Amino acid sequence: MNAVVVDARGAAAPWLDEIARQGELRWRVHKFGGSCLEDLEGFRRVLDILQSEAPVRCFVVVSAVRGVTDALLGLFERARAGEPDRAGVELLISQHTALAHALAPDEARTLAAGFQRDGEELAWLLAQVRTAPRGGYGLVDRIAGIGEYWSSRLLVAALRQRGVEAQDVDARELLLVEATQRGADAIAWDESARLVAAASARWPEALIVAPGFVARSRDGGAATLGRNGSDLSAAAFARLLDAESLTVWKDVAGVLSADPRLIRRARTAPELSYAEAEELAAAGARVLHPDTLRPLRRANVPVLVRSSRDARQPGSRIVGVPTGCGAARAVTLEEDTVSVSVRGVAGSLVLSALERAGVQPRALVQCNARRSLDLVITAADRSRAEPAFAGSLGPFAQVEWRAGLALLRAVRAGFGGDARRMAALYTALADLRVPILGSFQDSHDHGLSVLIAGDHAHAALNAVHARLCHGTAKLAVAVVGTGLVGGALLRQLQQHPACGDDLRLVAVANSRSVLIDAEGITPDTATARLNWEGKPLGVEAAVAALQDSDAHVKILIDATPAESVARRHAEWLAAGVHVVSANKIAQGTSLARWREVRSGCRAGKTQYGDAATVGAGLPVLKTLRRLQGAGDGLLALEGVFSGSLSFLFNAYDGSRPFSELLAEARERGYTEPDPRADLSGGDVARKLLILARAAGIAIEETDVVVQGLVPAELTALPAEDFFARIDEVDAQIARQYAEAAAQGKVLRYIATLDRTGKAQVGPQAVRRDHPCATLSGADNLFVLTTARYHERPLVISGPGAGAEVTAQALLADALEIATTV
Ligand SMILES: NC(=O)C1=CN([C@@H]2O[C@H](COP(=O)(O)OP(=O)(O)OC[C@H]3O[C@@H](n4cnc5c(N)ncnc54)[C@H](OP(=O)(O)O)[C@@H]3O)[C@@H](O)[C@H]2O)C=CC1
Ligand SMILES: N[C@@H](CC=O)C(=O)O
Repeated sequence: MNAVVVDARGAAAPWLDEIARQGELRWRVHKFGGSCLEDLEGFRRVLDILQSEAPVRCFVVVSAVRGVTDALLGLFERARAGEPDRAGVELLISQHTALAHALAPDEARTLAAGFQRDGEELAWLLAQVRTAPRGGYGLVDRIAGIGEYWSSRLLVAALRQRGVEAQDVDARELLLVEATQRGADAIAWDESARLVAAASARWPEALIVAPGFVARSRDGGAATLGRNGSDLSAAAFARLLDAESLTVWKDVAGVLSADPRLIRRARTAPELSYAEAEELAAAGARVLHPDTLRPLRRANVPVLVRSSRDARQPGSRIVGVPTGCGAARAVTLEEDTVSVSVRGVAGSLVLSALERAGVQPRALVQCNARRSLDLVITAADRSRAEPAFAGSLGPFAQVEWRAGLALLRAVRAGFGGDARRMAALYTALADLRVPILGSFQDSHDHGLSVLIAGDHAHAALNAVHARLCHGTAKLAVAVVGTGLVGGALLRQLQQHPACGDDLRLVAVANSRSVLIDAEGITPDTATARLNWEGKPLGVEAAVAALQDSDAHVKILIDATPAESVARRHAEWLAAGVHVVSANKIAQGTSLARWREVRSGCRAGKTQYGDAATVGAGLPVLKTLRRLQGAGDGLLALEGVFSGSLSFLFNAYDGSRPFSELLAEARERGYTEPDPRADLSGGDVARKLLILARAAGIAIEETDVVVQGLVPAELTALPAEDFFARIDEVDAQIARQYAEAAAQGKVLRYIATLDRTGKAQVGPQAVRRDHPCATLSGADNLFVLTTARYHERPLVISGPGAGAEVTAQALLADALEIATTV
């Protein structure tokens, strides 16, 4: 056997220097399976994909049109049985000729003539089968590979028809195989490399198309690469060309997290390692064959598995070191298995008995000290294993069989060494009361298998998949509002370690559009994607995305100033969606609306996170609620509740116009989107109402006496007209400031509340040593006098506005809800 060159870049791989000399631009290899080329529409999708790749250097490997290889093998078998099927040959010719006319009318006649010629040769080969040596099997490779040649010629002609420069090459002149080997080991890497390097030096920087599956044996005869052979051809070319990537196009969206026939919500695993993909393939999942992955893993060529039916989806990426979410990449289930426990003999004896019987254990645990071996095999293999044991284990072996079992496997590197992930698996089964009859860690630690009773298998698979692959996002979040606060929140989400695994952003919305992605939106791409992909669906679509998610906790975060959004909070709460809000309208306007929020929480058993609505997240509401909960009562509340007004009055000394400071406050993100909400006192009044109601003082909006800073005639003006007359505000503030200064005082915007519900907000002239006068920046001050904090009040102070602090309050509320639900 020829040595396989392991190092893709080392001295052992000299052809790579040749490839490197051929230009900076590296090849991208694409493989299109028969399912992509099933009909005219399939070909057109493939053409669209390849056209979008130009001008990148593309090497394309194609399978035969769906069903054609099977049809050719069928013709071969019938020929062996002495039933030559000329009609079957004609059918294949006419199928391909029809495609040629539809895809490449300019070259259709030439193509059709070629198919006809090949058809004649095929008929001739079939006629030789019965009399040929080795029962005709010497001819099967020539017969079975015809379909790949035909589809590669069709594709090249169709590309040219669309004006894309393309050229077909004969894979039999490039890939050399050892007749004695199978799979990746069959490829004679060194010789093939030399052939590819020499040929590729002559290729134009365009699109090259090669038939998959076919190769040449050392004796010069036609060879094929076996089942999944086209995938292996593509992997070989990707490695030999030192490709930038290999994209394997299929009719599925990537590597799925479970068998979609069993798990409706199976999702595409975004990333996985070569080893994990091999593990999945070995467990019988419909991914790439391990033979395909091995050469790529050695050369570290990333593999993308994508669907030609939906080329917008990124599919799965198979790489050396993957990242990404989920406690497991995928969960597999092998049903109809039996366990066998062998005691009293060396494990090696048991394993060699199985090997002789041709039985491959699906999982095993060996304990040398106790001379015991527990293993799992398929029920079908038992009939071979039992006699093998009887004949070779000797009289002291105790063998116990248990039938009717299923092997459930969680695939992810390091799974068996990660207590948190294992606990999630065991808890999912414990919640279902499914006993674990055995657990097996694979020797390379790419996953963990548990043995369970067969009748629990499907329910267990569902529960484990939900917990490990999909539902690991304990928390699904929708962010509504991507402005100052929402934007900061998305940045903080991006940096949070829970994002991805435990927390999935499933929707983002602003006033114009909504972006939904059940697989999870990467927060730092959210606004860009919202702009490009968002649809004008309204906030309801974001709520629906949450409701569709199978996360345990679903939270809508409102980072808008919108009445229309706040109006729906109670309804969403009642429907089981937790709400976290920076928007003060739902709790800070009418008492009826505040009550609706409370009943929404009761009806939906949900929580309302409102820390951001007062003090931009300072622990005011929380403290008040704790005091109330412990039987303390609020007697009086006083302070500065507005960050922007605090900043304005802390900075104002008459040297700069008030409006100039207002512009700075806006710039710093302290004001409301319309700063009149601050200047009017309305924002402070809302905070006072929220606090009063949290303290059990049920007052109405109209109970708050509000003195604003905006002259009455400016309140209803459009924003630009208001700003055009901002000097009127300047004049009023200058006057009030001068009056206060004449008394040796300063102006501060102060809120007060007493236990009878007397509430007012407005500017006050206070002494310079008053606690409200000694604040700086955008600090807030909350002075709480309670039954127990009576002699000396409880004081909470700190930054009371700004995007970062507000966003952190939103995030902290969401995470707290997730941990307390
Ligand atoms: N700034 C601060 O320090 C604090 C702010 N808050 C509160 O945070 C909230 C957001 O403020 P801020 O980020 O400054 O505001 P911005 O104006 O910067 O952003 C508001 C966002 O809400 C979106 N929006 C507006 N109306 C709707 C709607 N009907 N449906 C969906 N989305 C909508 C806007 O969409 P579009 O992009 O399309 O315009 C925008 O993305 C406000 O309620 C504010 O009171 C609370 C505490 C502190
Ligand atoms: N505009 C508000 C921001 C926080 O709620 C303020 O100035 O306090």
